Amino acid sequence: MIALTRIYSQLLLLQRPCARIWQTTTRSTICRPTPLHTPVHAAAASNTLRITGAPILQSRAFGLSACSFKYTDDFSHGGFTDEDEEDEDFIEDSEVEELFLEQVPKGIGEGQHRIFIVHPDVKWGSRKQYLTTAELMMAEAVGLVNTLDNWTVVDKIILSTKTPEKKRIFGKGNFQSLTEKIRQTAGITAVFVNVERLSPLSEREFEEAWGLKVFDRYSVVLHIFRCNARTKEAKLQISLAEIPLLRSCLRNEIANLDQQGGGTRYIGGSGETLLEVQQRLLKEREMKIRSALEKLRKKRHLRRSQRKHKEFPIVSVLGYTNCGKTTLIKALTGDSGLQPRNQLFATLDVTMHAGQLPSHMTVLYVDTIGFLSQLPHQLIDSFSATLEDIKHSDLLIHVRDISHPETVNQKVNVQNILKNLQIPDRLMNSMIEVHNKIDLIDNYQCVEPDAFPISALEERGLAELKNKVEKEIVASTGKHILDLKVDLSTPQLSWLYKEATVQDVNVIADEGSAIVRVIISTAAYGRYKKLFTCR
Ligand SMILES: Nc1nc2c(ncn2[C@@H]2O[C@H](COP(=O)(O)OP(=O)(O)OP(=O)(O)O)[C@@H](O)[C@H]2O)c(=O)[nH]1
Ligand SMILES: [Mg+2]
Repeated sequence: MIALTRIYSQLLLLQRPCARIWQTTTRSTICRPTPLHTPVHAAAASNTLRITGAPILQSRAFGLSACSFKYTDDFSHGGFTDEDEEDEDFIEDSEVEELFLEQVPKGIGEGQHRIFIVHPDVKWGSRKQYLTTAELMMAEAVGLVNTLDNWTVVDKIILSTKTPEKKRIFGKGNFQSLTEKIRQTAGITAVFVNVERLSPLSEREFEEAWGLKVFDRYSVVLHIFRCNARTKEAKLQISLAEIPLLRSCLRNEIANLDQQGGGTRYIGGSGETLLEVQQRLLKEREMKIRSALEKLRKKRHLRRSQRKHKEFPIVSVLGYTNCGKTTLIKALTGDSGLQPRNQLFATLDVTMHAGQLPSHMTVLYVDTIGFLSQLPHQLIDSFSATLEDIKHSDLLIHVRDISHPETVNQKVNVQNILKNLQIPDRLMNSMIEVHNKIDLIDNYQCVEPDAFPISALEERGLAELKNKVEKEIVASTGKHILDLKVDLSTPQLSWLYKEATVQDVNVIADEGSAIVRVIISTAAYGRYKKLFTCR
């Protein structure tokens, strides 16, 4: 009987009217709780019946999995994105696919590549990288190449240079010996020059000298993004970020044609040269992408305000690429749909995943795109819109891979990017710093007193982190955790279910009352007192 009562009462907790949140049994099957309208005192078979949220979420009796939530029936890739909700302001998939696939910068996506990496090491001057070493920059370049299926590094070299942004990156002697080395290395299909952006002139010069396709950091990172993009917004942003690449390809093609006497001639009475026609088409393409992105952006704003209305606190998880953001969210939520990968930029689409805090409050963890040092600024511009949501979070978690040799520089890098994103002070001040991957360091001693040492992979240190998240969320959302005594013969309890988050109900059958633990906003508590306690 007690067991039955417990199940019955647990069902009552499931009928929280707070949102279109349903629990999932599998990634694609949604189990919607049937609304019940049963007074809780009917469940009071024992003197004090303690019900908590946690057993509900884990309850085998109902065949429910740990705690995956989502807003819609389409659960495509772990959590949900803004695009998972139904579109009123609809942009057809086919429209986006057409823009995404119509024009891809040449040479980059074509099959396998065997890469020779050249890292120009700036020895002095304003462009010297004081925060890192050439070896680590090279290691990152190798990491970028290895991230791509079918791309391998054949050989690599670090070459000194004064000013990589000048017309000529390398001095004459260096360039000659580099050219010889490249020509002598068998089986290379492309050269990756590890600078932020090569000028079209340098690119053409190198390609002519080496007889190979040449990539810079911008084109390689873009290609990784292209491979990992899933949502419409990510695809459009990549298409937009590719426009400068297409422009420089165009300039190179026209320069080639001009050598044969073609590119700048007028086309049959149109009054436009081939270059002008191509530039106009590219401009039109850019306008189309921008307007599609604008539509999606407006929709995102709408979703954000709807989400605020639903009152689930948002915790954005950010950090350098590969630091363990996705792994941490998986550990905090038990969302098996998440797939951490040992790759740079494995996560490209912003997704949300519901998790429970110790008091059973539900929060939404936002998995974000990782940061990278010297991420080309056009790319940052394209993706800053995606990161806009971070500004509207209730709390930020900065994850650091504490085992990485560049961990301090990575932290500085993340802080700089956040500064550029103009994150509000309240979020910067409450940001929680997490030192991840402590399992890779023997006896890790955390010297930063406010940081939380954890291993997301081995699920160590998570309880302390969750407590801290809860404390900050309660503070930042102005909510209170209160134990309220309610009279079960009144609508008090159903009011609390509607206006607050009910965590525990301890029924005192003899009195016909219950002690109810709630998370409640100041405003709602004011209304509650007015309605029920001042009579
Ligand atoms: N040893 C160890 N490995 C970890 C830990 N956390 C994450 N990893 C590994 O680090 C790699 C990257 O993890 P992700 O969670 O995908 O990292 P991310 O920050 O989401 O990466 P991006 O989405 O690419 O920016 C994976 O191979 C994880 O298994 C940890 O605590 N310990
Ligand atoms: Mg990730």
